[in-house]
Amino acid sequence: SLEDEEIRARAYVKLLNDKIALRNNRETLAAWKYASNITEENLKEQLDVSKESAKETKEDWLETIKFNWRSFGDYDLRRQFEKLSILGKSALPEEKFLKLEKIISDMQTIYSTAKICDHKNKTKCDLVLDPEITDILANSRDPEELKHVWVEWRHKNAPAKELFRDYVKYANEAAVLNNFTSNTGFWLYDYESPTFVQDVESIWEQLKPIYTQLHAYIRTKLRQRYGDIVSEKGPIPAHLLGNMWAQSWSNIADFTLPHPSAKRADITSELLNQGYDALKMFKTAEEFFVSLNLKKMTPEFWERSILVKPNDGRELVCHASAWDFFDKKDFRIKQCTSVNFEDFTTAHHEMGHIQYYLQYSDQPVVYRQGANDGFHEAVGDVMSLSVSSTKHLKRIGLIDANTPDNDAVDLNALFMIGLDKIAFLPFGYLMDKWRWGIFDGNITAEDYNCKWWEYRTSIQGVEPPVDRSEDDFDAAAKYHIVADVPYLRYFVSFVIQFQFHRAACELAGEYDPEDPTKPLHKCDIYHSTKAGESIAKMLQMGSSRPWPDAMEVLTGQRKMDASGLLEYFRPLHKWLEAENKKNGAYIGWESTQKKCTK
Ligand SMILES: C=C(C[SeH])C(=O)N1CCC[C@H]1C(=O)O
Ligand SMILES: [Zn+2]
Repeated sequence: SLEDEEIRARAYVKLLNDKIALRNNRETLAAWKYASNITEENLKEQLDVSKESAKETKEDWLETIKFNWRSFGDYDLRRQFEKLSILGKSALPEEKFLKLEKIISDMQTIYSTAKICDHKNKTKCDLVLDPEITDILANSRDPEELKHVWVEWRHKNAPAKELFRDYVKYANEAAVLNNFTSNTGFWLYDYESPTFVQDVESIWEQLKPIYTQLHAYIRTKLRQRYGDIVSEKGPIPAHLLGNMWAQSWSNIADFTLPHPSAKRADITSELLNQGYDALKMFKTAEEFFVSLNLKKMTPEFWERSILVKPNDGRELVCHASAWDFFDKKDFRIKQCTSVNFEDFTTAHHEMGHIQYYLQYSDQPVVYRQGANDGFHEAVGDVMSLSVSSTKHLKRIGLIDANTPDNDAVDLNALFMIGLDKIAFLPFGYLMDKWRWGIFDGNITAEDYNCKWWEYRTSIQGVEPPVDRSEDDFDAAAKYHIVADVPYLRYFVSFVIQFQFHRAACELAGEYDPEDPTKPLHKCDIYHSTKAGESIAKMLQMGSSRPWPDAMEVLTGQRKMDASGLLEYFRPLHKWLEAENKKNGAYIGWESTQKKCTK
């Protein structure tokens, strides 16, 4: 009978989850070994383990789909079976599966080992992205040097184009074998909403006004600094924004602050002066989580994480990442940490992933995921929003407690966060809009690069420093494109993290919508175990319920919306509108003069 089958199914899924935990552990150990030491041998070992794992996963899947799980009465059992009936890449026949895995590893290796020559010292050709090239983009104010580094980095990553074409082909084939129309459907599946793309688009429409105001103001300041290489009404040249992908503009805060005379101490120099090293940055981050009565890191975390770039000459993937080894003890971060505020923030971001792993570690493996992928990216950033507040930086001594707290200082601080959070939004949106277009067949390989620049220009308002062509493949200059990592999760995170922050701040008594002395952007939830308790409850759910249920636990809301972000930046939005009006700044941008030839 169906009852008997459900009883059998419950025992089956318990065993299967434990089996999957062991398989995931083996796979993750092999993946870690390769990502932290790129050698032919480690690649071969990783591919062998993935092949074996895919074979077993497919065998288990054939058993799983025999159950009549759609008619089970028990919601939780049905949900587990539904998730377990999605096979993923393992649906591919073995040799195609291996080809796809190798293509993704090879693209990532090109990116992680790419080296360029220095602009000034042409014989110095060992510059890698992390830290040398990143530091030049952040600190150089020489447009010729910035252009050189921007162009050379893309030149070295263009060879990924041929691999990417095959990646698209195999990823789509795998998606179709999972009954999706293309990889787009597979990537959007866990958001559990047929209107998710429209919801994202309408949120972007609500956020466009504040972005165009910031964009107009920054273009004015860049024209003052660099002159006519920055047009008055056109897109902003992408190499001048302090970041290789123009996705975060906080590195050009020093000459764009609203109130330069009220400039605060540079946090990076404070970190260095106070003898911070990578370990101290991560210990400080841990202390923030523990202050909320959230979990501390495990002994294995401190023993096995890689928190500084190894100097033994090995090649490794330096892009920051957090790893769950599915044994409830072994959790790791791999980050080539520099002692600066950006990496201090990233340390919190990555530790947010570990916190989520810890909080849902008692869930069956099938639920050890974020409520949706945006939740996983938001946890650490919620902490960073408090840590970045002037109040908190004074509490931990990174800002001198005696420095005056006035409106100018306060607006500068809000502006700094805006250069990170507001600037990011169109980039977070267009990264997958471009890839969806490719997976769905609307963008063909002949148009990859010019379509990329069409979106970068029309949505983000940036343009390349030099003309481009279809011989270039500029999307591959970004880690997530070559590593098969979806990106919508970050757009979602940058929206919902403000909903989470607002709720946590209310619980902490740090924000009151009726009390103008407690604006959202001044909130610091440090030591609020009340906020921590609600955050923990949301995180413990993993993906055991649809994400609106999880969001409701912390915020009382069931919808993703822009109100938290707009509330947080309201004072900055007002100031930008007034400043742009005063400057007679052109709001928005006309089409680019730069060409992209087929
Ligand atoms: C820090 C990580 C690892 Se999940 C990251 O990739 N992030 C965090 C912010 C956006 C995105 C990026 O760097 O592009
Ligand atoms: Zn992340």
